Amino acid sequence: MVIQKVMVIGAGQMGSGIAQVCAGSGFEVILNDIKQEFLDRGLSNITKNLSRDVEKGRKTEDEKAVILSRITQSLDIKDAVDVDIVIEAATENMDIKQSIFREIDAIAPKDAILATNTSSLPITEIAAVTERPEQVIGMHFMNPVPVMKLVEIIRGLATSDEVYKAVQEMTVTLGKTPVEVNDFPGFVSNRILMPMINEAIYTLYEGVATKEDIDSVMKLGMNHPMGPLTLADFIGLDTCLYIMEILHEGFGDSKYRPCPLLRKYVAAGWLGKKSGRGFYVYD
Ligand SMILES: CC(=O)CC(=O)SCCNC(=O)CCNC(=O)[C@H](O)C(C)(C)COP(=O)(O)OP(=O)(O)OC[C@H]1O[C@@H](n2cnc3c(N)ncnc32)[C@H](O)[C@@H]1OP(=O)(O)O
Ligand SMILES: NC(=O)C1=CN([C@@H]2O[C@H](COP(=O)(O)OP(=O)(O)OC[C@H]3O[C@@H](n4cnc5c(N)ncnc54)[C@H](OP(=O)(O)O)[C@@H]3O)[C@@H](O)[C@H]2O)C=CC1
Repeated sequence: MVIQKVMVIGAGQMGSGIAQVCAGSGFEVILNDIKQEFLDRGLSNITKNLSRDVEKGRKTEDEKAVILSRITQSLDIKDAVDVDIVIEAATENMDIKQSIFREIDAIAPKDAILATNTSSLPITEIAAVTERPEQVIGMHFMNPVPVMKLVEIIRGLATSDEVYKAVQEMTVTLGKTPVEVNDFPGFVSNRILMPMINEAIYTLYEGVATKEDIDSVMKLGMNHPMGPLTLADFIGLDTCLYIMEILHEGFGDSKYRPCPLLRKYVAAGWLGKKSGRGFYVYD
């Protein structure tokens, strides 16, 4: 299985990062979203990151130009007609993902791999809406994609060994470290990380300490690079809430109930850094 051409669906913070690392490793990339403004924002993030690499002497202007030239913008999912792999990084919502997979299954070449960057949704359930469940797999990058080394690779019930191997090899080509994980709610990363973040939100909700002090405890006391409330803002509070709901529903255990304060912030449109306000306010 040779992978050369990739379609990334969703040009948000994850999709743009995935497009950047794929293009940076020599893959031809089609970056797809539903609105031009999201593509513009994604491309502008990629350009900003590459310019920083040039400023820091890690890349030349020519290398930056070559990487950018490997990325084509797309507003039409039919552009997946000749790709080798699709990496879906749209909003964390099962209806949205299943509708994308249904559509892409009818368009992408029969031997193409359909991967999802979902942070918590069952791969098997996404695969079930396609005619090729053996070619559907989870490829879970971490945020910020250009920096973080891990990719969790999640096998659905039907994922073939050949597809797993191809995705594992691609991950290594991207300069990342693959870790194999079974298809359980939240996989490994978010099953452990998200309850900690949710507990930090409860700690704020119950008035135990201020947001700054909660973050300081985890930064200075546990050497985390970011406090949990800052990290929640960075991930996106909508994504955190979706993940907690998946854990709650998937395990049927009340210990995963999302904090009411998290629900309230999402309902208010306070989605974190990407919307300008979450636990903190951003310029
Ligand atoms: C929700 C899920 O499903 C799974 C997830 O992804 S959970 C989230 C996982 N991610 C984390 O936990 C991130 C925790 N935070 C960190 O590791 C760090 O704070 C951080 C890497 C984001 C920033 O690091 P920092 O030292 O505080 O800031 P800064 O000095 O600006 O950046 C460090 C480096 O990262 C780079 N960087 C920071 N943000 C970046 C971004 N968004 N895109 C690309 N590069 C970035 C900077 O260029 C810098 O690189 P150099 O040192 O080589 O110049
Ligand atoms: N944030 C994080 O730290 C991490 C997130 N993930 C996962 O990555 C995925 C994306 O998250 P993230 O990048 O943070 O989210 P964002 O909200 O930044 O980006 C999602 C993008 O997908 C677009 N989109 C929605 N529906 C479609 C569609 N039908 N076709 C094409 N594009 C669509 C959205 O447009 P619009 O704004 O109009 O809805 C938006 O531009 C989620 O599954 C998330 O769980 C994985 C690892 C870490």
